[in-house]
Amino acid sequence: MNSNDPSTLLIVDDDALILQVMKLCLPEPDYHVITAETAAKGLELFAEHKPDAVLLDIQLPDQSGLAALHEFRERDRRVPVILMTGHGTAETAIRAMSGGAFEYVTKPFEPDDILPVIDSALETSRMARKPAVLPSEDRLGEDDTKADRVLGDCPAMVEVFRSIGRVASRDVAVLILGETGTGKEVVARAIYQHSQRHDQIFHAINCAAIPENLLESELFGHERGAFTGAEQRHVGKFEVCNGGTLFLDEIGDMTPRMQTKLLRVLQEKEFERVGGSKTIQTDVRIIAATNRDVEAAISDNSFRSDLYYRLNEFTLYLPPLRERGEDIRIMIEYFFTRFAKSLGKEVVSIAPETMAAMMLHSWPGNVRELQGVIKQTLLKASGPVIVPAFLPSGFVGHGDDGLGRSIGGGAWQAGLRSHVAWLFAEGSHTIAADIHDAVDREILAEVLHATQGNVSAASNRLGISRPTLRNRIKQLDRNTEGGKER
Ligand SMILES: Nc1ncnc2c1ncn2[C@@H]1O[C@H](COP(=O)(O)OP(=O)(O)OP(=O)(O)O)[C@@H](O)[C@H]1O
Repeated sequence: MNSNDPSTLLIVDDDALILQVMKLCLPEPDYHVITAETAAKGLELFAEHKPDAVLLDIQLPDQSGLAALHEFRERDRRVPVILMTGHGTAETAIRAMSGGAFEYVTKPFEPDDILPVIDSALETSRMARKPAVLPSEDRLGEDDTKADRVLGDCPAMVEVFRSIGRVASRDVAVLILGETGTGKEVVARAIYQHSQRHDQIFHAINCAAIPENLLESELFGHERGAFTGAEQRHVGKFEVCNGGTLFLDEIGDMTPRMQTKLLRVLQEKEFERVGGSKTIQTDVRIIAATNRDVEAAISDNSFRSDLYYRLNEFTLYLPPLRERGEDIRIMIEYFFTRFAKSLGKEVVSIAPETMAAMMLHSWPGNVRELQGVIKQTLLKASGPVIVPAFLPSGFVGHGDDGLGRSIGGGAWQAGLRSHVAWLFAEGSHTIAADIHDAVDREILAEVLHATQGNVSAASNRLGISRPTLRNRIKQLDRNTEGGKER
């Protein structure tokens, strides 16, 4: 959790001891806890503080917790509400789950039981409510700690932003493909936030992080006694998110059995809880993401092609950072400025050698890796200029960049690679010729300058004949005049 951005939690309970203990368990600066002893006061604080999540007792002096849940949800459905119940009221709380409660916990509970539920609710709230701001949105004044600015100017990213604009308001499933850290989650949030369902519930689930049986229960719920340990009915995400959006991350890791169940709910909009016979209707928009090569997974039969086609009503591909040309430079400058501010560091400039080393890196962890490297660099930095020595150890001059090229090869190689990446991102089909022309222009200009424009001396120093030099100069001029400045 980011200490610069505390999460506000509203706790509504008439038990002063619970309020006190929860305050102790949720310390500043990560959490900001506000408390109310009645539903009426809770609703007042809700309007005033716009909390990130609510912890609500089901038995309050002035109103039933369920009625209060309904009122909180009327005010903002995106704020997760966790219900606290006594043993006698657990059944009511379970029913409230299909009315949109995030989760319920039974009293008495240990901090270790409730803290993960609170953190998960706060994470859900962040994803639903923290704006993912696209370049086309004129919200430059927005506080960058309160929003995630999605940067990108290269053709592939411009196409991604156009696609988000086209697909967000259409109620179709979206599949987001891209290597780890390329921005799949932030793009999923942008789609949800620009969709017609933006004021409805949004939940996310990481399909790779949970074993199959638990995932099944998480998504579809289970009946009491469905399996050993199923002491209570559990309401799954497909039920809780009715009318809203579900982000299924790492969908490529789902087992074949889960894929079959998911396909059915996508096709028929209905399912049964595990161990249940009642068919439940649901209307959930799915946004799915994976860093796997899905087509390869289909070929080796580890991913169902019919599920792929169903999810693939619209596909967005996020290119790896190393293919985004000058966007890398823009992101480096942006994150240095942004993180320097939050870390209280003064950064005036990034030394060209530092920029070159960073442009040269292949960023296998993409934007997330870039952010990590910048934070580490800032922590190490002293003084306003970021020199290569501040980069994390192992970053410059060690190993290779994953493509067999040594890191720290020098500024000119970095510049060259950045130019190649840019031409690639621009969609050029004459990269080799463009680069050769650009390099020859520099060489000829430099040598002719050094020989005061004497073609004989220059050709002599270049190791080529005079006619070859003249022809090459003419050719470069033609390429420039023909609008092919390269
Ligand atoms: N184009 C972008 N501009 C600015 N920040 C970005 C961009 N893309 C991603 N980020 C930031 O990079 C970080 C990682 O992005 P995100 O979590 O969306 O990646 P991911 O593809 O979902 O990763 P994983 O596959 O590991 O789940 C986030 O902090 C996100 O806000």
